Amino acid sequence: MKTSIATVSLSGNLTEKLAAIQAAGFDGIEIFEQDFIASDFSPTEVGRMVRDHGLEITLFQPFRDFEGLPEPHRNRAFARAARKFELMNQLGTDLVLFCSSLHPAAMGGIDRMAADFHELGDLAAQHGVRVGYEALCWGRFVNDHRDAWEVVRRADHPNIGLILDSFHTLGRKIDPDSIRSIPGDRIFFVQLADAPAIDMDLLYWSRHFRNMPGEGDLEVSAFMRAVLATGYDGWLSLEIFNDQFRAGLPRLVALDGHRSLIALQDRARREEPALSVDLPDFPPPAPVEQIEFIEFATSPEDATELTDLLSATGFEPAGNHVSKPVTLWRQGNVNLLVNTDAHGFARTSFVAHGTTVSEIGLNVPDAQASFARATALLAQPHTQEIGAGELSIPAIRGVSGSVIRFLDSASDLSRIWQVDFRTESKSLNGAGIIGIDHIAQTMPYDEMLSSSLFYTEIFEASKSPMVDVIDPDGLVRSQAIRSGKMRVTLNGAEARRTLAGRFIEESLGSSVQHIAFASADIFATAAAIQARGFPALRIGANYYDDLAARFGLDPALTDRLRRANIMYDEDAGGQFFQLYSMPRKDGFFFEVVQRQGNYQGYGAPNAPFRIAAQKRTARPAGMPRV
Ligand SMILES: O=C(O)c1ccc(O)c(O)c1
Ligand SMILES: [Mg+2]
Repeated sequence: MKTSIATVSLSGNLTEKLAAIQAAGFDGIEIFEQDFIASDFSPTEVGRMVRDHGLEITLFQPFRDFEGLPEPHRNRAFARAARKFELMNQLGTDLVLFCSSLHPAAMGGIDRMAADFHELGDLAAQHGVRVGYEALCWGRFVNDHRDAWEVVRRADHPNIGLILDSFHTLGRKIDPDSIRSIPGDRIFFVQLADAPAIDMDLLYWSRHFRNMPGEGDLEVSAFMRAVLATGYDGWLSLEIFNDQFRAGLPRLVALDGHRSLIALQDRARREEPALSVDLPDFPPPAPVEQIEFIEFATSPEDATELTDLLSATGFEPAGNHVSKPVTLWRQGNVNLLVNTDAHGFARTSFVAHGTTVSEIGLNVPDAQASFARATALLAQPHTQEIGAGELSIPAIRGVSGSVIRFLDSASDLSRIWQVDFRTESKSLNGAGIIGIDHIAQTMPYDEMLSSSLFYTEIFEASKSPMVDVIDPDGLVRSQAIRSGKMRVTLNGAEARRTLAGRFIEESLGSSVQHIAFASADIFATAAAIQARGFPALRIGANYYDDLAARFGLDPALTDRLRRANIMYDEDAGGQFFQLYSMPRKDGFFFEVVQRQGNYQGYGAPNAPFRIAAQKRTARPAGMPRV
């Protein structure tokens, strides 16, 4: 179906917005009146600019406080409407949104409002335009799409129809299935928005916290399915009032928006196959079966610091790439690659960020299918030259410019370690690390929604509620995403002096700040890596006193934890153990964890104490903070 986005959803001036909307692949835009008035272009010029960008003006909005007024307000409202219809003719759009009234003098009454709209329909017809009526969920008399529909039904005029907006329906907890009985051809336009579940005043929530479908907690796909079930086949348009988006990069926000609309239609057709959706077919979301490898980009000079840490964590060199200066380090099921190539993507990543995670290889059920889905959802394909006989591994640009590669066990890609690498067959001792528990990506706070949308739409994934992590120098928000066996935490820093904020500055942008490895016996792993010189983070005595008090731990266990600098947490399902390395200069570090029972979290209650301890290591004792 054709997609559109309201100009209010993006930052910048009209010219910048149009460029971003076109680049993201939309077909049309809603012109918000304020954006038009604020611009210095005439209506005809705006119309031409929009069409020069290959876009249509899908809607002009909003017209406020029209229906149910006594005189003289009523006459004024009709005169105002006539002026706006003329403006629409100049802009070159035939649809306007009238939102339900908040006028203090309005009188309500369904038949009175319907009569006003009937008369307005004649005026609209004279101007060759149509009017769509939308229930604002805080409207005075009409705040429910069922009432707005009743007004439209009784207005009984071909130029008067209904406009639905998922926020107003779902925000008020109105059953979206009530839409199914509305005739699709009486729905003139559909606006889509999601929002996080926060209990607050509806108007304030709507004007500041809306986000893209899939980014929030509303059941936008149930709304979408109900709309499709009416036979509606018109525009799908994003109308997102969001403080962050208004300040964000318009191209990124627009791209996320288009991705969310494609994903929403795809979700709707998968949830209800009887619905017809005008969207090319592409594969369904799949779970990640395993993180097959993590690749670091570094330089020959800087590689030693990294490989010393790998070696201290129990990893051993186990092979080399057949044509590139890439070493494979192995332990248990974990494959880490150290790439010192002076050319190509690894070099670019190193130059941009310093030693950094540049690629992540994911095992999925069908690599080509995951690649096809990702690109259908507007992920950018990544290509790099390969040597003769090497595997061509499908890859996309992931969040913050890193690369995600797709592997599977059903195709030749399963032979990556035999084809692209010369591996040594010696047996590795290791230190008891068996897998990757999670990857933590650090980013500015306003990139978090974008990242979580990326993972949750491309993969079959679920997200945990956002948690606050208290750094001594500010708040960091953390959102965990899980797809099959892959766990990723997205950490969004607002304050620059937080450990996460400093990492973003040091590594010039978002990237992986830590990797948590899984051990089946963390005490044994701790002893083994201590012997290899693992730079364990020292955790203070106060922490262990509190821990013993909080969980009523056996003193012998508390003592073992304290001696090994292991942190501990519990939830309803089980126990969690965490051992941290000291942070590298730029703030990068390793973690070793053990999950027992069905523990689902990531040790968030420990984060403030871990961060404080990490910050202490970065400053010699007694030195004042600069
Ligand atoms: O917040 C508002 O006033 C407003 C205006 C127009 C809309 O379409 C809408 O959903 C909300
Ligand atoms: Mg709306």
